[in-house]
Amino acid sequence: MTDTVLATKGLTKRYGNHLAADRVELTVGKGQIYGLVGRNGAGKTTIIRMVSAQTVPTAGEIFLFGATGKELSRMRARTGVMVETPSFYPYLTARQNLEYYRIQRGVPGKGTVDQVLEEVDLADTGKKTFKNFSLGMKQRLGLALALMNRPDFLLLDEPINGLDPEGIVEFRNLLLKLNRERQTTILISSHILPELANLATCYGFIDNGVMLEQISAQALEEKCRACIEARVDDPSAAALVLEQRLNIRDYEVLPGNLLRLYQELDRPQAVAKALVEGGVGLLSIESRGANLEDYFLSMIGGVRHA
Ligand SMILES: Nc1ncnc2c1ncn2[C@@H]1O[C@H](COP(=O)(O)OP(=O)(O)OP(=O)(O)O)[C@@H](O)[C@H]1O
Repeated sequence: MTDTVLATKGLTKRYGNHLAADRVELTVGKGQIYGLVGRNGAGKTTIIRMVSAQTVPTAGEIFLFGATGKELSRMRARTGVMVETPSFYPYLTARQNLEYYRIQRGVPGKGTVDQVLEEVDLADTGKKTFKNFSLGMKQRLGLALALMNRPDFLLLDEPINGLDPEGIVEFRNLLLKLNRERQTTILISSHILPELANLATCYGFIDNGVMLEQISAQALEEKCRACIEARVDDPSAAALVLEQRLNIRDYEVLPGNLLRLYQELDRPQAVAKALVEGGVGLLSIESRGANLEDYFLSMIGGVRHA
């Protein structure tokens, strides 16, 4: 038994001269909702396709539920995958479309379709045909298809891309429910980091095929907390001044003489005044809002245009 659902070692995919995935190491633990984040073209789909055997890696290893090599295909039966919206028949209903795939894939049990439709809140769509579905409904039908074999591990490639805010919330709640009630481990990719907020328990940031960082949601939240950042000549003296004059206790000292304060967020002037009056050399001070997207952009070196 293993608590690691997916691990990749040196996973690489080369298209001609281009490395779509470059020695990617990622680890998804049991019960996690893993947010794979990267801009368009970063390599997210390529990774998901390699894990789900839709494309062959150039190099590297994939471990699913602890198994690798020849054992992998057996473990892939425990996964459900959604890469782009699957092709459904426009003139068939949700039920008819899923029944078609159920028979095609040899999934036993007629009740399966009703069960997954229920799970994705599409049980009441009756005679409505796929062509009249909203994008949110289409994505949920895609999710239903991925759920048909009762997977322990779901891999979803940009499933909330293009959904309206309401659709995003609906989809997010579905995933949270699956994770909570069925203990389904989920890997979900997105190019918009805040889309995964309140959902992912862990993040992997990818750019140009390279895994830049894996970080827990909690650690990321800590890093992205709203704060006042003050650059000073003497951080220890500055901290003492702030403790004594403003009773500030929640702060941290970072390299580069940087002080980060998590109190008095709406009073940066009072902080500046206290520092100056306390004899601290204040080089700069600014308020920083909580912003996940800024964190990601700072990691990949700002916005670049393809
Ligand atoms: N079949 C292919 N042949 C050649 N190049 C490819 C192929 N598939 C992907 N690529 C290239 O590999 C890189 C990574 O693509 P990939 O689709 O994995 O990125 P992504 O992060 O999923 O982005 P998107 O959200 O736009 O799909 C891109 O530069 C893409 O052009």
